[in-house]
Amino acid sequence: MASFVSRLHQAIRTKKTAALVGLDPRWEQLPVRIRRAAEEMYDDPAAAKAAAFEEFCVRLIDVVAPLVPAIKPQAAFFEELGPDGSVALARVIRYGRAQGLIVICDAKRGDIGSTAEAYAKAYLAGEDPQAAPYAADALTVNPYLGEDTLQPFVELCQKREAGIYVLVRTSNPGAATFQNHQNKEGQTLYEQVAETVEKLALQAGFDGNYGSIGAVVGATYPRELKDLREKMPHVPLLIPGYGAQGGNAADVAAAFDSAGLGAIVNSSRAINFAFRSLAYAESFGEKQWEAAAEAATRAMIADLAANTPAGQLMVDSKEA
Ligand SMILES: O=c1ccn([C@@H]2O[C@H](COP(=O)(O)O)[C@@H](O)[C@H]2O)c(=O)[nH]1
Repeated sequence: MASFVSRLHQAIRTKKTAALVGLDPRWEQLPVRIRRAAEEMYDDPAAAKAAAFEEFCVRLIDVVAPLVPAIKPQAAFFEELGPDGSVALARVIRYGRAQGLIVICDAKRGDIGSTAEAYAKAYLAGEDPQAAPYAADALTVNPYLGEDTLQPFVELCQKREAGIYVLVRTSNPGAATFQNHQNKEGQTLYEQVAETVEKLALQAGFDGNYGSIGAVVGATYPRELKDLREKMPHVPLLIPGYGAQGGNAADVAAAFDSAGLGAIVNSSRAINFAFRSLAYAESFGEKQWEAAAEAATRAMIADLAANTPAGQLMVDSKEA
């Protein structure tokens, strides 16, 4: 049996990068050919969109599977479509795992303990893809309801060798509204959540310095990111906000230890829809959307290697 974090580390070492590709299928931005083919096949708009999302994600997975250790499907885009979307999400997760990728489902679940247990059972397959209908290795979790509501997730992480990433300091512009609220001692809410997550990290599946209970910390707040890395030395970080939201490699460098571990950095739109961006649209037309996605993924990998300690993963493997 291998813990979530040891499987993640193995994948990071194999691919020699901590780049994480988010799968955020947005209907209006999908290649027109994929949309038209699905619309011709299905009369029902939700069925057509779900089929298009699945095709787009499967093809994107084929592009990135040789390059990166992990993918992060965003559940919201699938759920928006209703039952057809949920089926597509489950199938995309399974396809990603079958291609050898670590799959982190970004569904930001959380509820009172007994209900949280049901969420955990739904999403946390952990090591055995047959163990849950949405067979993810790990899930993003919302801690707003309190520490007791994280416990069912932690227990299932222990049982199934799964992982969670708890929202600590998110990447959005309004993150401070609640997360920076201070208690009487001057400690912010996000620092209190971080303290809890650090404690929980010691309870599930270790590899090296890190447990299988992780934290989401945005690339868009580099000062807070550096501080949180110090406050949560045993917590693997999932860092969104790189790319489309303006975060860069320098912003995330402090998240990594000297071996290049400790964090994975997500980019979704900038890779999914690279063919629409200024950087790639001229070289790759819409028909070559996969080549554009590959070029954007390779550029991100090179950027992280050159400008963060994650570059150490490359150096070590050359020496080995
Ligand atoms: O703090 C957070 C938590 C989650 N996200 C999600 O990550 C991706 C980011 O997409 P980009 O296109 O790379 O901006 C998206 O699914 C968000 O819902 C986040 O951005 N920030």
